[in-house]
Amino acid sequence: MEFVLIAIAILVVGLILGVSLLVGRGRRTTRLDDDALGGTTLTRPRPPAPPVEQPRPTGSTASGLGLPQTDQPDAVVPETPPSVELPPAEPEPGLVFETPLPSAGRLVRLRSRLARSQSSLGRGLLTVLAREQLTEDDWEEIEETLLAADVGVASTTRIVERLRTQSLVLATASGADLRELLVRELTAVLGPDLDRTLGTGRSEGRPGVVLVVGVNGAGKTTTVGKLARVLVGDGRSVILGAADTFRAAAADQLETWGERVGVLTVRGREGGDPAAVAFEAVRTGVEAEVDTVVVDTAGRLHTKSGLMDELGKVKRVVEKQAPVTEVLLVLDATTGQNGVVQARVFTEAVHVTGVVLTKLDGTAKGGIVVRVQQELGIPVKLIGLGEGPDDLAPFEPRAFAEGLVGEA
Ligand SMILES: Nc1nc2c(ncn2[C@@H]2O[C@H](COP(=O)(O)OP(=O)(O)OP(=O)(O)O)[C@@H](O)[C@H]2O)c(=O)[nH]1
Repeated sequence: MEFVLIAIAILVVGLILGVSLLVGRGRRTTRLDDDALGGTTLTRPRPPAPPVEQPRPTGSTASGLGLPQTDQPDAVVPETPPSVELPPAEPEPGLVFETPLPSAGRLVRLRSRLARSQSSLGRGLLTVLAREQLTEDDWEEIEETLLAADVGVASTTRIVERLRTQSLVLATASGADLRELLVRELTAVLGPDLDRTLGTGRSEGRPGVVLVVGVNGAGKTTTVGKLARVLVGDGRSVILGAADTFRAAAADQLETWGERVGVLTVRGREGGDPAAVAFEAVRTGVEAEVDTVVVDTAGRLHTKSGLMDELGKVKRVVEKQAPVTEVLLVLDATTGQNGVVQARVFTEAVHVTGVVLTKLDGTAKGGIVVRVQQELGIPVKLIGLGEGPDDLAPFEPRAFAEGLVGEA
């Protein structure tokens, strides 16, 4: 009888251990829960099973990290480096990760999404240019069309001047010639020589760190999720940091993006210290030897000095682990001049290295790319052309100009 009871007890303990091990392996999120009283102690749940020597992850599937408890007021570098045991890279049984397409050629595929700009800008200009004798009124119409598409005064003047000097040739030009001429002029004002390389690669044995900043609602969190897919599609391993702790839903959103492509998300509690989450995300990325850590930051700050303090702190704290290699500012293309004014606040707070213009599918003002680059002096590196998961494309001036003008 005693023997039977012991056997049942062993069976029950074995079952509990087995189930908790499976749950632990399925986790793709690391939570940092501030201590309820102090508000500064970061803890993360230990894995239920004793640590076992595991191979390092390959690709983008670092998950379920079992880190020891850390004590980090203001996310200061811990004295003894934490040990990280990484579970195998494969998804739990039954879970299949999506494999996004690589980023190359995305803009060409998506350029028809610029339809609203095409109809007002491309079609408008081609129609006027095709007239036999261009009068002063016609030139004014061309100018107005460019200004209405948010191309900006300086670039509009340049384009009109160049088109005027070629107007004699245009008198006998075919539709295809006119289109090519327009595409060339638009490409020229889009800054074809600007360096749009994304600083996402590893350097000096540490991951590339991308901070994503911008006002809430601009499409920041969505962009971080889409960027993770771009990187995974290009064969990179990625970890996400949900440092927008103002809204728990933002972290949930990010987690879901990450889960779909097998990318780990490090998150904190709602209202927690964003710098601490960013620090943990980068530390985890360093430990896991991933290629890139992408950190979503909060934009909902009431004062400029508050924003500067917070972004400055996030950057400083992250750089205890690895240099920030790219700071992307997300701007909503549909907000026009307001967006540019908001952007200035961010550029004063942190050294922005690239702009992501979202929602270009929802505006007739595709020329905003020109204005943003000229007014901020920062290249547009990525553009959002829809709400779909793979609707984020590296910006290419020629393909974009072709999209604005439309098919011949
Ligand atoms: N049409 C279109 N919608 C987009 C694009 N990018 C983002 N959105 C939408 O914009 C809305 C806001 O996006 P979020 O990513 O939540 O914005 P956020 O800046 O992170 O704001 P919070 O989530 O409040 O922090 C969502 O409905 C997105 O689907 C885009 O390129 N095109």
